[in-house]
Amino acid sequence: MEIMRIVSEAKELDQAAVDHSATVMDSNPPFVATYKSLFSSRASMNHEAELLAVECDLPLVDLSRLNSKLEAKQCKQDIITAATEWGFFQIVNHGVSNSLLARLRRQQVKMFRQPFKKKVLDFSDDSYRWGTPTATSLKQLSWSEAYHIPVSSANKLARTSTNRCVIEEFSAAMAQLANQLVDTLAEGLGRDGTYIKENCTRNSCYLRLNHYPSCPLPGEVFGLVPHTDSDFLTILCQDTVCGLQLNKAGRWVTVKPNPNALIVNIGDLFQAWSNGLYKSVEHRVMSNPHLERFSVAYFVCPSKETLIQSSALPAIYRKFSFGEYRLQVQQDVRLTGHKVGLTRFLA
Ligand SMILES: O=C(O)CCC(=O)C(=O)O
Ligand SMILES: [Fe+2]
Repeated sequence: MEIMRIVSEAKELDQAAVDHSATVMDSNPPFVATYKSLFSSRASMNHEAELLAVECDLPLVDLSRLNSKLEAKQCKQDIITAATEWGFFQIVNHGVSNSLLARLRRQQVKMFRQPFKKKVLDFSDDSYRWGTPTATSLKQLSWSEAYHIPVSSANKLARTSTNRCVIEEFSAAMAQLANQLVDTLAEGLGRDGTYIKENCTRNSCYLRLNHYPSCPLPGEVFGLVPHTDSDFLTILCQDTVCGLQLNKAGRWVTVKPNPNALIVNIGDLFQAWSNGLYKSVEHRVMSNPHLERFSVAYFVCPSKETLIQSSALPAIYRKFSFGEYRLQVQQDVRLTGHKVGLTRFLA
């Protein structure tokens, strides 16, 4: 009897393993089949120097110090210095609970485990994205998929009310955190954060859930190609799998995952608004041959009409609207394969 039970349990386990790999297989996008021509004409990115990176600890800011009369001033200064020197920093004691982050991650995993065809059909409005449709070489291909969606409609990602609550709760926590950072960073410029906060609303801020499936050709394809973010500020919650790298003075630096930290990076709009003081730094995600990776990014974006103007003189960049900036970026990517970014808007 006992033997029968063990045999039957083993069979069940085997089946579960088969089911799991089948789920993973038919949920991942068909990268190889779709980009076959790029793989067969492999003028790949296998340039050793381009892939080299050093490991480095990002500046780490303990946000609980903002609540201490004695330490708040120095804490704000640390944020301003990190934005000026690095454009990237980590925050701990940020007030977003581990339990909320874990619930969000569970839901994210479930959403990506759906069959690929269902993801494409259910999100035909362009909020589900994968690969790089404009890629003309392997170097331009991102081996990843993402749900990219305005915070105000992020709820439609969730099927159940519990899941909707997780997304709501997460977005609210991110908005609060973002406002706090915006205030501090604006203060560092002698400006007021109200303009940014009033123009970056639930309808214009974005949530991006990223999934990087394991990749059989890690030396040849990025998880996410090098880019800067076209927003004011990004708050990123990554997992424990390495992959994120940023460009510091021409060298690629690997960001060591810290499970207690969120990562903050300055986007192009803050660089322009701060007249180049805060740095929107190029970053990328390396693909991994064995492990999949997940991350969630919250983008502090304004409405299309919002004007971006530096208050410092002489201004490095001319005044432009966010809509104009987005259009230019899209056009450059379509025509040249990559984003040109702020240099298009020099005064
Ligand atoms: O997944 C990551 O670590 C980075 C994601 C990212 O850079 C983005 O979504 O813009
Ligand atoms: Fe990014």
